[in-house]
Amino acid sequence: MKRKTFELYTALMQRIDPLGPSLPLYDSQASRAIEQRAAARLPPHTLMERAGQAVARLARAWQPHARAIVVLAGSGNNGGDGWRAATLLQRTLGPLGAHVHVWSLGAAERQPPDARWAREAATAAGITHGAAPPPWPPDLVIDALLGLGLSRPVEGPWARALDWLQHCPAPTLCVDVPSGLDADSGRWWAAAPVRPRGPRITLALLTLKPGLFTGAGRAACGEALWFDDLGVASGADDLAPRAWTTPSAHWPDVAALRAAHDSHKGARGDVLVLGGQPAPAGGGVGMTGAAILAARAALRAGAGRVWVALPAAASYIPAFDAGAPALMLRSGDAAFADALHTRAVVVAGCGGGAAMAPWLPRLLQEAPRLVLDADALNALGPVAATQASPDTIWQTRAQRGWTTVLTPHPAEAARLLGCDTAAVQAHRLHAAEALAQRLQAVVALKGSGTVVAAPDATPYVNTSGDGLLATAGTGDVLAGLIGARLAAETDGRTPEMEQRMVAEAVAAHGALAQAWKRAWPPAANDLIA
Ligand SMILES: NC(=O)C1=CN([C@@H]2O[C@H](COP(=O)(O)OP(=O)(O)OC[C@H]3O[C@@H](n4cnc5c(N)ncnc54)[C@H](O)[C@@H]3O)[C@@H](O)[C@H]2O)[C@@H](O)CC1
Repeated sequence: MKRKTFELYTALMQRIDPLGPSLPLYDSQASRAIEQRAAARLPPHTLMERAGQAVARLARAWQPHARAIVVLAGSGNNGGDGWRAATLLQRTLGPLGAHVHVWSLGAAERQPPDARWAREAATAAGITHGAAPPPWPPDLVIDALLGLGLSRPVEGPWARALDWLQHCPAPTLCVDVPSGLDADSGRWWAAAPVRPRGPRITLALLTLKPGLFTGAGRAACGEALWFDDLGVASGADDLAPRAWTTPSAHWPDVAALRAAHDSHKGARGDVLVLGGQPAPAGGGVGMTGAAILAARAALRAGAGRVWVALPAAASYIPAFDAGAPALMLRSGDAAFADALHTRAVVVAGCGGGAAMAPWLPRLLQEAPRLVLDADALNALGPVAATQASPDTIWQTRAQRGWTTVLTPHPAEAARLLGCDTAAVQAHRLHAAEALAQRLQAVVALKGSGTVVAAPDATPYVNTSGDGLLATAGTGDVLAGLIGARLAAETDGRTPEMEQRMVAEAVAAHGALAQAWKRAWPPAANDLIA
């Protein structure tokens, strides 16, 4: 399709840019409220007509040569959108030799009024339909099986249809929410693979939902996420978003650093990385590299001075890091003796192993700006067990206006919450919020669509990054970036600012992966080379 025609077809919709501005995300309850309000002031079926048109337009823009089209339509309004799109596609593409077939599931008599209207209009227009896929191979599939209404496991014929959908090699356009995905949480409700076999895009309607961006959401949506607000964007003014997507990655701001001609290294902020057990000969497990990665990342992101404190005797501390000679290496004991932890932003944990446990109580009591990662998180449980009232330390830190950031991956979050990893992944926003509330801290729950939560605040869900980040050491890089982001702001700050700063660092971390252009995948150090 010519570029101009593509732009014409998609003019009223927006392709979501993973590095774009922060957008509000509405859960199913708010989305339904917005829908009901809009429906009340518009002529009957207007929203479904607009939804069907949007789907048909994007289908034609994306796959202009498709002539064998299957629409999987469920029994709710998501299916209604599919029926409507089928009619509109048959009307415009039929004269060009196209055939549109609806594979319909669920009882027609239980359909909501809009969906019934769309189905009846389709059958009156002669659209073929049945309870099975057509015998011919499709060159375009429209998934309108389950949308906002899914909140239980997909079983029986629905599960078989979903399995077909996930294994189908044909390009697939998902309507509103990929079938199988929970719109609120990003949980995957089906046994079918989350990662579809063929090319796939998703068109969100009316609102963007949090589940599209976290957990299984990114993989389920496919290569691109499009959004059409159906002309009722203003309907949500008084409704609180469930979350926001992360702000665009405007940090590190190289131009601002250049413009600060009268600046000096002290003004850029200090970071102290505590971690990196030495090799077995030095009494550790050989994780020095983790601390080095975090420290290099902090330096790369603009921190003025970065120290690495290793849990080893002075004789085991490397003289310097040949890859980043600006790093200052010393023993943990020396760093504490200098009270560095009271002045710098402390990034603790990265490869620290069991050596973190003895340091942790002191850090919690004395370090005003603390990022706890990996082994520091693992050490929290044993440390808390030795305290009479484990929650007091978090309250005290908050009352002093001190900063605490935790960066757990799902298994670490599960350990801290006393549940299993599956429970965290099924409710990523809730899990991050619960941890933030309990520990009075900013929590970055890692994984696809990192959630950045803070006490009594609306969480951010990160949109940047991709599967390239699934390799050893990228978590250490993230911890270092968060440290540098917090260190860059030396003036007064609010909890909201801190949450936003962590979200910016998370967004910048994802942007590193997206900027990777070479044929071979990057190791963690390549991302900050
Ligand atoms: N009413 C309208 O005009 C509009 C509707 N919209 C569409 O409507 C959708 C929401 O519609 P609904 O609320 O009807 O929800 P859905 O169409 O997502 O699903 C509801 C139906 O699916 C069934 N169902 C749920 N979970 C199931 C499972 N695991 N196995 C089998 N069946 C299951 C329910 O019993 C119900 O019959 C949105 O996702 C969107 O696509 C939007 O286009 C906005 C406009």
